[in-house]
Amino acid sequence: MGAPAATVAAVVPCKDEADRIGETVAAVLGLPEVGRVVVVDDGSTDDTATVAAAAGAEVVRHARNRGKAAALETGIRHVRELERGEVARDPAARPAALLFVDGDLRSTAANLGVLVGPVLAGEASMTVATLPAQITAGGGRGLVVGLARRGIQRLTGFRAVQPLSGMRCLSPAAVAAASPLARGWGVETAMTVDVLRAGLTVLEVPCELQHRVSGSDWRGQLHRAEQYRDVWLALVRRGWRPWQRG
Ligand SMILES: O=c1ccn([C@@H]2O[C@H](COP(=O)(O)OP(=O)(O)O[C@H]3O[C@H](CO)[C@@H](O)[C@H](O)[C@H]3O)[C@@H](O)[C@H]2O)c(=O)[nH]1
Ligand SMILES: O=C(O)[C@H](O)COP(=O)(O)O
Repeated sequence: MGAPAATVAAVVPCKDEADRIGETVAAVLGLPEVGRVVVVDDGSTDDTATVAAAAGAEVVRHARNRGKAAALETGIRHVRELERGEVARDPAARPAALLFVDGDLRSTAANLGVLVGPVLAGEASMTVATLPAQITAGGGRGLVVGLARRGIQRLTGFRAVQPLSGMRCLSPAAVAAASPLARGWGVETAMTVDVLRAGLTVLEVPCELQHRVSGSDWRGQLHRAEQYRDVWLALVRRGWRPWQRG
């Protein structure tokens, strides 16, 4: 059997990832199922865009920083516009599954193929990578992760192991169910709730990925506070009342 047709478009939101994005793009482009890699440079102040383009990505830029969720929205829109042109030329062309990839995975992004198989086979509408223990020290105390887990379970019954994981493969139906995306860092939590509520299947898949771990200095704690706020807002907007018991 030959290599599977390239039916997946990868969207990589990036802010100041010049040191990592080249390797990440090369690794994703090496996946046989991936036909296109769109890097959304979210107002970087370094050479992220130049490095990503040199590695073979199509690059879309935000003139100013708008956050990861807005970068994902821009990437999805870009892919869909390109697809409209392709369908006009070849009516048999169909919308691709999307693979969301953080820019900081470097060569470990080559392991993302395990997310794609179940979606292309129709076994899941959305797969989510679960990461092993990270080599780099750091990480928080589980407050944001715990909030997201509780909220998702309360709203849908689904027990997410790593609810914040951004590495995800979505079928076109899952993309439609998740759209419009929630703002800021609530995007993954909201996506899981919205896809499940549409009656679609979500599957967490272990994946050998290493990423840049947020530290425990003030910068890391500020980042976690923003994550907590955004996850909380996403859940409350979907009907969860964390202050009510039962
Ligand atoms: O304003 C921003 C900030 C970050 N990013 C990119 O978003 C991705 C994830 O950001 P990162 O700083 O690595 O966030 P983490 O805290 O490590 O993220 C964890 O938690 C987030 C949800 O809170 C998820 O989006 C991530 O996938 C998950 O790894 C990276 O490619 C960034 O370059 C943007 O595009 N715009
Ligand atoms: O470092 C992390 O894992 C995320 O920033 C989430 O923080 P948490 O550990 O407080 O849930």
